[in-house]
Amino acid sequence: MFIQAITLFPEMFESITEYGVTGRARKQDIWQFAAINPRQFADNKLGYIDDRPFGGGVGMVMMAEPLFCAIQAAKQQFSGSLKNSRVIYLSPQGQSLSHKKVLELSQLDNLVLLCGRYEGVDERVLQTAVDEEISIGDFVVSGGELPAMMLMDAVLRFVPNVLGEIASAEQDSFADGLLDYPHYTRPAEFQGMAVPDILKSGNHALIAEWRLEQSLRRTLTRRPDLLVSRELLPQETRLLDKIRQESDE
Ligand SMILES: Nc1nonc1C(=O)NCc1ccc(Cl)cc1
Repeated sequence: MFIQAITLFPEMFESITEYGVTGRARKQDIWQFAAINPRQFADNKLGYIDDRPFGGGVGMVMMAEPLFCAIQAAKQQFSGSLKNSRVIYLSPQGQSLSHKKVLELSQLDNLVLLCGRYEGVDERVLQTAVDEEISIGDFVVSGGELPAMMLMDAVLRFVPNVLGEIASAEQDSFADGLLDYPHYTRPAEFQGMAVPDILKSGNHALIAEWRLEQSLRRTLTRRPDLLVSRELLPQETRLLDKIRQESDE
């Protein structure tokens, strides 16, 4: 997968291209990255890429031309099939990012992420050169770069070989629509708190059931909304009934 970010702060992306599993996978050429700075497409000597908003108001708006040219430049770099590509703008006005959308994006050959700054970007760029707008949550941060990196990280976990065979994104909590179970490691006792005995039993079937029960228990108490639209397996229904009976007692 080839990911390009259109951004005024290319160096910010080093946190995902140089570190962790995503950094290692990029260095192994499992995925590729390029940053494009719209400032290089400013047609004035001073490199202006923002201007005052029509209609007045506080702050500045990113101008259409430099962004449009940057997106065109990104498209010229596409590898693989041009059809299998998407230009995404990160903003609170976008469709909320979901596990389903992450999976869909992980199938693409090319991804262009437009990262805004200031008060916004000229609407005509969004209308002509952006395929979809995505939000990572109902809050506002200072620019699109951190949201872009969060989207990249979530998507890259589903690109084959990024995680290697040990871990797998399919086992992530949201992969099966439930919250994660609690994790423990040595020492067996910490500040007087022991590790649940079942986890030291070596009985993998019982451990798997305990973990599923913990995931269901957490999901029921912290995010019951996730259970509304989720199809339950017979074992899950049985465990949920057991959990609900306990809380009724
Ligand atoms: N929430 C979010 N989900 O995706 N992006 C966000 C977000 O807050 N972006 C900040 C932002 C976006 C565009 C511009 Cl021009 C300026 C600042």
